[in-house]
Amino acid sequence: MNIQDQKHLNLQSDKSTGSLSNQDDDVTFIKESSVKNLLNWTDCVDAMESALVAISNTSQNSETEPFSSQTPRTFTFAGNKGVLLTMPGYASNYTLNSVTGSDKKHSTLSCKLVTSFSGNSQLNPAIPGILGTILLFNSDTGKLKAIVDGTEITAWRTAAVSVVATKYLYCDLSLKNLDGNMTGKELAIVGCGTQGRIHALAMLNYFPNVFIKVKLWNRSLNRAEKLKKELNALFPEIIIVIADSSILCVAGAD
Ligand SMILES: NC(=O)C1=CN([C@@H]2O[C@H](COP(=O)(O)OP(=O)(O)OC[C@H]3O[C@@H](n4cnc5c(N)ncnc54)[C@H](O)[C@@H]3O)[C@@H](O)[C@H]2O)C=CC1
Ligand SMILES: O=C(O)C1=NCCCC1
Repeated sequence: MNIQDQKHLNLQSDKSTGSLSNQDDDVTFIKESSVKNLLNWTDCVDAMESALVAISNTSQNSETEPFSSQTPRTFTFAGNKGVLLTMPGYASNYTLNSVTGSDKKHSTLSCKLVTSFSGNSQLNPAIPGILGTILLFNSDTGKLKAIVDGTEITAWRTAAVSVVATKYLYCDLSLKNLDGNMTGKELAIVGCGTQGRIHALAMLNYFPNVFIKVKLWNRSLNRAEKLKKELNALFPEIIIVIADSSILCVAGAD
């Protein structure tokens, strides 16, 4: 949203949160840089775990138990350039243990709008091919509460779901039991685009002291080199190597 749009909506800047709020009808806009500041892996993985519990609950007792309603996403094709996806969803009675503890129950009514335009990588400067915007509604009244930049959230939430899957299907341990049981592991990242990068960051941040080595492979070398440099700076204690092929990348990895 540019400055003109913000003025048009009568949005006012809140310097403490970086968010913009419309005092008349209380719609908050959270821009990408603020989203980046707010995200952390513990809360994000916790939220995904709660969402998966709500989705998996078959009792359908929406009054007291975790409950979800999710209609299939729609696809609107923008010629042959790209696609607009709509992703509505509702989840209720879920907890966010790391944020508000296990007693407080939350409900969320939301619709994510995602565009996927593969040509964006050729722009100068390039922008992500997948861009997201999230509309959050008051789940008691249906009134729009917030518009949140969803590009970073989309990237994080996808990797966070992989972390939840890894935690239960691979580790088969609660996080508390990880220490001492899981060390010396090798992580393989095949493809170093947006998702490859964020999966590496998610795994290394969420499972500290577990990995001693990360093997990267990407079709073009420069993207693997860029991620190697970033990971070296963030995790100097971990050995980061670039594999010569996707097969060599996954060989021997955990
Ligand atoms: N970016 C996001 O937030 C999300 C992405 N996804 C999905 O994840 C997948 C990857 O998306 P992004 O990481 O955003 O894309 P990206 O464009 O950032 O990365 C694509 C990766 O695929 C590799 N690649 C493309 N064609 C290849 C080929 N023929 N052979 C070998 N490697 C090839 C590229 O080298 C690059 O590493 C897509 O299917 C996307 O729909 C799903 C959810 C969220
Ligand atoms: O958010 C999602 O889920 C997405 N799925 C595939 C395309 C990118 C976003």
